[in-house]
Amino acid sequence: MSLLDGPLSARRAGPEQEFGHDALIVCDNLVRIYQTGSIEVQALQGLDLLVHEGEMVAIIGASGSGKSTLLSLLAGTDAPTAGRARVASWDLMSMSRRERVHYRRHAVGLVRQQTARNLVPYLSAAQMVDLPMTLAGVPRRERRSRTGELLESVGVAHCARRRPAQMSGGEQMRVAICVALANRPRVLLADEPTGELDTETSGEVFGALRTANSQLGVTVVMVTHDPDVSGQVERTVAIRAGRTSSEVLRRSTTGADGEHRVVAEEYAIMDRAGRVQVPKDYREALALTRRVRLALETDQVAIRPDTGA
Ligand SMILES: Nc1ncnc2c1ncn2[C@@H]1O[C@H](COP(=O)(O)OP(=O)(O)OP(=O)(O)O)[C@@H](O)[C@H]1O
Repeated sequence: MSLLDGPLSARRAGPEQEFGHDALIVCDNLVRIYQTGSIEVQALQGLDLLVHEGEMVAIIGASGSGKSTLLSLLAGTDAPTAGRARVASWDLMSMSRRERVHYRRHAVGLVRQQTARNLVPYLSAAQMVDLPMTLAGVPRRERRSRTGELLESVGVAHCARRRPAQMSGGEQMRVAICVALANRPRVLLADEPTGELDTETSGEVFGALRTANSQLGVTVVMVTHDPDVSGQVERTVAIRAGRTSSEVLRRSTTGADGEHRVVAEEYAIMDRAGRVQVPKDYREALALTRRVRLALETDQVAIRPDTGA
């Protein structure tokens, strides 16, 4: 009898579909190697990630784990060394220079950590939001109404005529979000958007990202070190050494007492070759070392220590 005979046979997958065929963002075995002289740094080492349309995802990970590299690849400001990366119908591996310009102008919006890099010091907020639309050839009347709507939607309409030096850090970041959203991208990428801000201001910026996601329907992927921020999104993906290592999914439930609660569940990530990283504390608790026993049970796969028996 095969291992999959009996009740499990009904769960066999149907015809194989392309990995992430229904996702908006697909990173499949993504590799990015930086070469500086004779030194090679593998910033991404076969990273898999799927993000579906409408999601808001936080990417977390230690310094140097590859978070910014991933965001630059998705933003089209850098190209992968190997693997597959797709955003909507854009194949990030094979885009021509011209397609890349179009992709960066229309398909994705990018907000960088250093607020100053997002803004032009001598332009007002309204002029900055207008600029990407002017470059894209949007008619003047439409530009004006879109600019007003965007600034209003994230609570910075009062900054329309102010230049960056006349705005607070949180206002500058919210204007930067409007600039990134001007050409109606399907994806908004934000690298440490609250990194330089205090808790209250960071809440306002996070609120602006939420608005983009829930009211404008933009899929948001943000890198953050801020546990207050990552703790509020429905999905947090952890990257370790250039690979996705675990995910936390949060959902709201209503208890028997009628109270709303957020339930957070942590998942390990299995890559396409079937590799799963067993957390260190689990390995230590059962003295799991190099060789372990795997057992397929009706509804789970068990990993047991090698007792030598
Ligand atoms: N342009 C580059 N040239 C060479 N090495 C680079 C370059 N950019 C990043 N790296 C290296 O790639 C690895 C991943 O860097 P990355 O900036 O993506 O990490 P990160 O997780 O965003 O870190 P941090 O949280 O500190 O911003 C690091 O070892 C880094 O030193």
